[in-house]
Amino acid sequence: MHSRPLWIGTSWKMNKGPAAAIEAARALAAFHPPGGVQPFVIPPFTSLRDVCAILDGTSVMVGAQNTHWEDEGAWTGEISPVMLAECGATLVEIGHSERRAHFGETDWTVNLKVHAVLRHGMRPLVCIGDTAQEHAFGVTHDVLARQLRIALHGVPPARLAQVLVAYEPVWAIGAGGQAADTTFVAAAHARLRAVLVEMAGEAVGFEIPLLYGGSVTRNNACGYARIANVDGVFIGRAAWSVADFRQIIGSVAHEHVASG
Ligand SMILES: O=C(CO)[C@H](O)COP(=O)(O)O
Repeated sequence: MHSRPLWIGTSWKMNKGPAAAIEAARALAAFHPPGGVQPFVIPPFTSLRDVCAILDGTSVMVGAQNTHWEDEGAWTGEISPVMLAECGATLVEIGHSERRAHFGETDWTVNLKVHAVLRHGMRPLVCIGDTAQEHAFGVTHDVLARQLRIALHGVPPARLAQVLVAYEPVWAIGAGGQAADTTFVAAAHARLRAVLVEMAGEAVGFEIPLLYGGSVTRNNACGYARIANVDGVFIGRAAWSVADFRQIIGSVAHEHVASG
C-alpha cells in the first residue's frame, strides 16, 4: 500500500444552500472511506460551520472556498481566516481560477492569503493553472512555476509541509472544459514537483500533496490518480452528488491500494 494518502476532494462552489449542504454532510458522515484516502469537501461559507460540526471526528476534512488575508477590519463582504478557523475549517482553498478571472484574485493576494491561512493553523490548498491562451503558446510550465513561486514566497520550509497545491488548467475546468490528457498532466506535475523541491528541499518538496483538477470524472479519475507526482484529484461537477463522490473515492482507492 502507498504510504502517503491520496487526496480526493470536491468544492461545491456556489451550490447547495444550508439545508442541502447539511443533508450532504450527513450522508458523508455515514461513509467510511477506504484506507489510504484523505477525502475533503469544501462547502459554501453559509454552511461551513454546520458541515464542520457534522463531519467532526470523521475522516473527511472540511475546507473553505476563499479567505481574506486580514484577521478583521473594514472589509465589507469578506470572511477572515480567524472566522474560518472558528467554524472548524482545516483547509482553505486559495486562488481558484474562477476567483482569479472574476474577482480580481492575483498572485500577490494569493501569497497574502497563504500566509494568513498558515498563521491560523489551517492548510492552504493553492490552486494554479494556465489559461487556454497560455497553453496554446506553450508556456504552461513557466506560468505554473511563476504562480507557485509567488504563492509560496516567504513561507519557511517547515511550514511549506502544510501546503497543498492543485494544478487545474483553466481550459479544463467546468462545462466547456476539455479534459487534459495524462501525458500532459504528468509533465506539468513533474515540473511542479521540481519547483517545490527547489523551494522546500527534497524532504519537504516531495511531501507536499500535488492534486490535479479540471473535468475529473468517474471515468478518468483513476487515470489521473495513477500518474507519478499526482497525489490526488480535486473534483467539481462530477462529485457534487455524494453518491458520485463516494463512488469515485471507492474506485480510485481500490486501484491505489491494488497498485501500491
Ligand atoms: O475547483 C475545481 C474542483 O472543485 C475545478 O474547478 C474543477 O471543476 P470541474 O471541471 O467541474 O471538475
